[in-house]
Amino acid sequence: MIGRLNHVAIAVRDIAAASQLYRGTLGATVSDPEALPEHGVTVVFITLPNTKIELLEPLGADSPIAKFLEKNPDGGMHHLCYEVDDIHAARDRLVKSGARVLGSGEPKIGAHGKPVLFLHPKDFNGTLIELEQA
Ligand SMILES: CC[C@H](C(=O)O)C(=O)SCCNC(=O)CCNC(=O)[C@H](O)C(C)(C)COP(=O)(O)OP(=O)(O)OC[C@H]1O[C@@H](n2cnc3c(N)ncnc32)[C@H](O)[C@@H]1OP(=O)(O)O
Ligand SMILES: [Co+2]
Repeated sequence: MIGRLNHVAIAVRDIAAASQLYRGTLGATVSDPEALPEHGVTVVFITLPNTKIELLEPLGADSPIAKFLEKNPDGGMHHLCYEVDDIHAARDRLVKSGARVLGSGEPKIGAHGKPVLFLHPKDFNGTLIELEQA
């Protein structure tokens, strides 16, 4: 079911500083920041030869990553995103297996304009999983 690793997400307090770290110190190609108010984050993507790094900064009062940053003040690895061929079939299989699909259970459009879902970290070895329609 899960396919390519689409991205590894890192929550950061200051996305401009983190972008400069990747662009300057690590010599990476970093996209411009994109505000995603419907997801409560501002994101940039760092394109690597085999996957992407997503930097996330809280946006708005009830950002889903605010509590994560309270617990991890320096930032940290936030989630992994796997691609799936059919996100509804994946959702149905996961619900049937007893895994918790976060939010309404209906995919929302993510940063790449594709439907995404999130799975509870407590069901997946303490790791927040995002699924994105390939
Ligand atoms: C979609 C746009 C973009 C894209 O790529 O396209 C994005 O990726 S946007 C990413 C931001 N959006 C989300 O993260 C949505 C899904 N997240 C959530 O629904 C919540 O953050 C949730 C449910 C994972 C955690 O909710 P909350 O922080 O309010 O609850 P707690 O702090 O009580 O956490 C419960 C429990 O889970 C542990 N936790 C929380 N976040 C993570 C994490 N990222 N990785 C691992 N574990 C996590 C937290 O420590 C608590 O554990 P406990 O042992 O009870 O302390
Ligand atoms: Co993501």
